[in-house]
Amino acid sequence: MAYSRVFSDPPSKSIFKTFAVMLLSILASLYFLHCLTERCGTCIPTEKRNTGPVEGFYASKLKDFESLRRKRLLQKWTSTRPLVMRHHSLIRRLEEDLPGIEADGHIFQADVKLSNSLDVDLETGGSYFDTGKLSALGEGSKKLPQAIIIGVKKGGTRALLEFLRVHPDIRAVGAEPHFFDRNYDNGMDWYR
Ligand SMILES: Nc1ncnc2c1ncn2[C@@H]1O[C@H](COP(=O)(O)OS(=O)(=O)O)[C@@H](OP(=O)(O)O)[C@H]1O
Repeated sequence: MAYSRVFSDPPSKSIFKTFAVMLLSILASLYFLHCLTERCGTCIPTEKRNTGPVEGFYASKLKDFESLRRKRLLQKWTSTRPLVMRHHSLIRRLEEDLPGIEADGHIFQADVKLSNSLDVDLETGGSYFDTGKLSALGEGSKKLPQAIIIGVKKGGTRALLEFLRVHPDIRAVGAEPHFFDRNYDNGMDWYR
């Protein structure tokens, strides 16, 4: 009898202790997991987590960017002379540096790669290089470029284009049109 009393009390205490330790470990683990998920959650904006990929935070930012871009394109831009002058001097330098290049102030041909053109509006009937206005370009607008990036192969023209494309006032064509070196015979209507 005395033997059984000695054994009946200590095990219940030890079970209680074990249970308490287990409970504490579970709570600590839960707290640790909670902290981890909170920490990861700060990497993703809340709206993005709650909505689909084309809605929410990124979509609203994209809309803001698009509206800003449109708004700025709508503004009349009357001081493109520096750009025009730079273009003229670039063509002159090309003529000097690379034999075989012809330039007449409107159109020029060269044996260099003529890369992506920057698609901006032209005044109707205006000279190719003498226009000074920029207007809104809706989807599918067909306009002649106001500036052209020229460069030899592997000259870094793509990088330059991508940097310029970031500016909200600049709209660039997607693929390289290769108008002057491959599609010149198709005419200006093709180029638009
Ligand atoms: N800033 C700067 N400094 C050094 N190198 C540069 C720079 N910008 C672009 N690049 C490199 O230019 C290569 C791409 O040139 P292009 O855009 O003209 O390429 S392409 O001819 O249209 O394919 C491409 O080289 P590769 O990676 O060897 O193809 C780019 O890495």
